[in-house]
Amino acid sequence: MITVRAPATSANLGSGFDTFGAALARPADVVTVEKAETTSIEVTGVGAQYIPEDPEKNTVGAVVEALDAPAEIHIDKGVRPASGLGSSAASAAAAAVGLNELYDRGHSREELVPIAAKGEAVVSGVAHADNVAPAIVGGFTVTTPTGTHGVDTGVPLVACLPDVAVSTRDARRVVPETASMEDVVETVGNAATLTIGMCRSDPALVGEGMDDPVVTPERARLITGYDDVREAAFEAGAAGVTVSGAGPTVLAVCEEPRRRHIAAAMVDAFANAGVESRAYQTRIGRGATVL
Ligand SMILES: Nc1ncnc2c1ncn2[C@@H]1O[C@H](COP(=O)(O)OP(=O)(O)OP(=O)(O)O)[C@@H](O)[C@H]1O
Ligand SMILES: N[C@@H](CCO)C(=O)O
Repeated sequence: MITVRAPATSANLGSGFDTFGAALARPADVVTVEKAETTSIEVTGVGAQYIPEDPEKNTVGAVVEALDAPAEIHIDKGVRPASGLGSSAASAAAAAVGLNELYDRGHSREELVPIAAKGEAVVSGVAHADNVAPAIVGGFTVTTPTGTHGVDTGVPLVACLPDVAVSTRDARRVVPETASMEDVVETVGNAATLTIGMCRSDPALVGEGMDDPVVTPERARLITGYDDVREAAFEAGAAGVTVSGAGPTVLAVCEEPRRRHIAAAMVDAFANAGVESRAYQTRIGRGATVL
C-alpha cells in the first residue's frame, strides 16, 4: 500500500494560459493505492459528494488505465472540486505517482505529467497539463506539448476560494477564439516578466507579469465580486492578482508580511458582494510526496 500527498495548484497565473502552473503548499489531496484485481475508488473529504467513484468518470480512473495498474484507491479530498485550485489534477497526480511506484513502472516525474493529464480530459474534455505538472514536480512550471520545465521557489500567495462552483468545462467556453497582435505582444511581455520573477523569487516581478488582456477578463465575469476583490487585494498590498485556473478562486501574489492583511481584505470584499469565501495563506511549494 502506498500513500501520496499531492498539492492544490494554480494554473495560468494570468499571462500563461494553459502553460503556467504553480504548486501550493496547501491544501492537498491524499491518495492511497493498493494492488487489486479490479479497480475501485472511494472518495472522502471536501466536496466528496460531488465526485464520482466510477473509474470511468474519476480522473484517477484514466491514470489507472494509462499505467495498466488496477488498484483499490482511496482519495481523501483536501482540494474542493470546481475550485480553480486543480482539484481534479491533485487526485490524478497523486495516483500517477503512487501507481507508478506500486507497480514499479519506472517513469520519471516528468514522464508522469502527460499520463496524469489524461484524467483532465475526463472532466474538461481537454488533456491540459498545467495543473498536473506542478502537482507532480512542484514549484513553478511551464508546460508545453514538448514537455515540462520547472523552477523551485517559495513565492508567497493568497488563494481566496468563494463559496460558488465554476467548472473548467464551462469556463473554457468563454475563452476567446482569437486575440489581437497588440494583446499577444502584451501577454508575451508579461509572461516573460513573470518567469524571470519566479526564477528570482521576486513577488513584485511575478505580480507585474500576471496581467492578461485576453482570457482573464472573460473568466472574471463568471466570478461575483471579482473586481472588488481584486481592488481590495491591491489596496492591502498585493503585487499581482488574477483568476486561479478556471476560477472561481482569486489568486494574489505578495510579500510575506502582507499575506494576512490581503487574505482578510479579499474575504471582506467577497462578503460585501454577498459571497462567503475562505482564504488560504500559502506559498509556492513542493510537488507530490510519498508519505
Ligand atoms: N478525483 C477527482 N477530484 C476532483 N474532481 C473530480 C475528480 N474526478 C472527477 N472530478 C470531477 O471534476 C470536476 C472538477 O474539476 P474541475 O477541473 O472543473 O475543477 P478544478 O480541478 O477544481 O479546477 P481547475 O482545473 O480550474 O483548477 C467535478 O465535476 C468533479 O466531479
Ligand atoms: N488552463 C486550464 C486550467 C484549468 O484548471 C484553464 O484555464 O482552462
